[in-house]
Amino acid sequence: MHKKRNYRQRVKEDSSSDEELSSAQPLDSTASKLTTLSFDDALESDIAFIPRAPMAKPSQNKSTHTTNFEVNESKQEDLPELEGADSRMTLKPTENRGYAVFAGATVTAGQTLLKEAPYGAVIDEENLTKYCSSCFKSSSQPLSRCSLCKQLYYCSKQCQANDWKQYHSIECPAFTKIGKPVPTAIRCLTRILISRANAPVSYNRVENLASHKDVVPEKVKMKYAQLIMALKQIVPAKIMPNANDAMDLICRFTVNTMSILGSDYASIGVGLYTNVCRLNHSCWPNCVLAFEGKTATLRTIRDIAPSEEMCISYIDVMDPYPMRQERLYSQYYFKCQCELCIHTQDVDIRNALRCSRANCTGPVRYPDELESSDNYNETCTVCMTPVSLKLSDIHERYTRVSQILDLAGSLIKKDGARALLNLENCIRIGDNLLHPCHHILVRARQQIKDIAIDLKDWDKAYSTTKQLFDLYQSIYPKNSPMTAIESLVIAKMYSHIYPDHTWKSREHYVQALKLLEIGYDPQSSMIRSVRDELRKLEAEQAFQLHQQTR
Ligand SMILES: C[S@@+](CC[C@H](N)C(=O)[O-])C[C@H]1O[C@@H](n2cnc3c(N)ncnc32)[C@H](O)[C@@H]1O
Repeated sequence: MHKKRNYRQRVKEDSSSDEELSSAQPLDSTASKLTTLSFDDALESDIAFIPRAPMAKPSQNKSTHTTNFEVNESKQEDLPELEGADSRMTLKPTENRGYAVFAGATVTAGQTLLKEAPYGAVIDEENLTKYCSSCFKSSSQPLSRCSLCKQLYYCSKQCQANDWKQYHSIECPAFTKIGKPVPTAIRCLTRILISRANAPVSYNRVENLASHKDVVPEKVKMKYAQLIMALKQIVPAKIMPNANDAMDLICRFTVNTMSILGSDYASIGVGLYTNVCRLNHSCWPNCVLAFEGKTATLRTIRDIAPSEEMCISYIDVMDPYPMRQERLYSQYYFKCQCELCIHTQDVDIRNALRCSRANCTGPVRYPDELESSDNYNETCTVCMTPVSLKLSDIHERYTRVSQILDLAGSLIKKDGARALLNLENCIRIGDNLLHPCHHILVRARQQIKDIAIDLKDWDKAYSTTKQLFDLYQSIYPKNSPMTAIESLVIAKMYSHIYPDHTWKSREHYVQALKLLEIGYDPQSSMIRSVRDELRKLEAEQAFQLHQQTR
């Protein structure tokens, strides 16, 4: 009760001060075309431009060309710096990739180079009930909901009070008035604008970031203009920028915002981090981001030589070359020329046929669209065994496999068991034709694992996780958190299925910890919880030994 009364009082104070505010600036030419759109249309415009790590569906636009991104010479005098970064990191302008971060000295694998709190961050819509909107941590207890807007959830009174003070007292009245979920991008932009209002000087860190405003297609700018309309309904007029500045912000937001990842490496929210976002992309990166709540931690996953560029991956590199290029261009406006893209343009395990020889894991080039004859003859890239197939048969089987995967995707929430049957069928048909690392088969296995866990079919979940672990070793760079997480899942499942096999469980946990310690900071809750588990297993082992020797 007490909390409720306090909130109401504060909201009242907040909205009464709003009435004295000046109105926002007029919209620019693109935005003004959209003034006739309803707020609902604008709310619908929570477009998929926010970087999502895994499982993102690429759009159909096939154009990929390079936009050389030179650093504006006139801005050289105010060269940005990396705040709070390890002294071995240097930010330098490049000819065609804007600024880039380079190693100033040798950096070995498994080092923390930077920890950064976001300029603005929010939990995404699907995860609002599962993660605290203030500390971004999950809790074993149900979270409490803001009793006014009924949209944000918190793990404690302290978190709720902190969030209220920093952000929510400003956004809550608008959320309450709207009375329906406010999309992720709009909530995040609102928080960025609140941070700007609280510390206007620090906003130059955002204004310095890449925006690509000059190459953003008009169609996309129209969507951004819709977002501006929606934002104006939420952000108090006194802190709402004019339409041009809002457009600049949205362009920067699109190019620089990161997915915030939970402990299973799935996206739980989004945030703008003005230092870590300076790292350019590589599909075969030498650095990764891990998150502790909403604090981003940059880690090296392999040794980096002096002057070598430090890169993270913006996308899930499970996707084959054309999909990655399309995604990177449509969101970030560049053509990736990393070592993976250069080496796998022709034969990519993520989009290859399988070798017909038993036990050979060599990929066979997938026929391209120019193939004219129905007889497709290729050789395995590893054992050179000739492969002869009918093109029509390849296309027919491929289409079937992708259709079944789509069907299973639509069934997952409604009927897990039926989705599982379809996915297993997809694997049966696909396994004879496609390379095991083919992205369709990997996606199908990921979904089988998730459904099996939901259905508590531990044997299936365990065997599928082991398969995924093996496949990830070829798909992702060495020491990638994706592989490390899978190793931890194997350890957890093993000790669940075989509670008495303490020795073997311990071995699994040791292997997982070894991998996790590269991508995660030693102080992170992830590492601490695995160490705790190991301690418990060691105590159990000691007890068992003691029992045996008595
Ligand atoms: C998050 S920002 C990275 C930092 C940026 N280079 C800067 O100057 O602030 C993303 C932008 O950097 C550029 N970029 C990132 N990775 C790149 C790459 N591998 N090749 C070319 N440009 C890249 C693209 O212009 C992209 O839109």
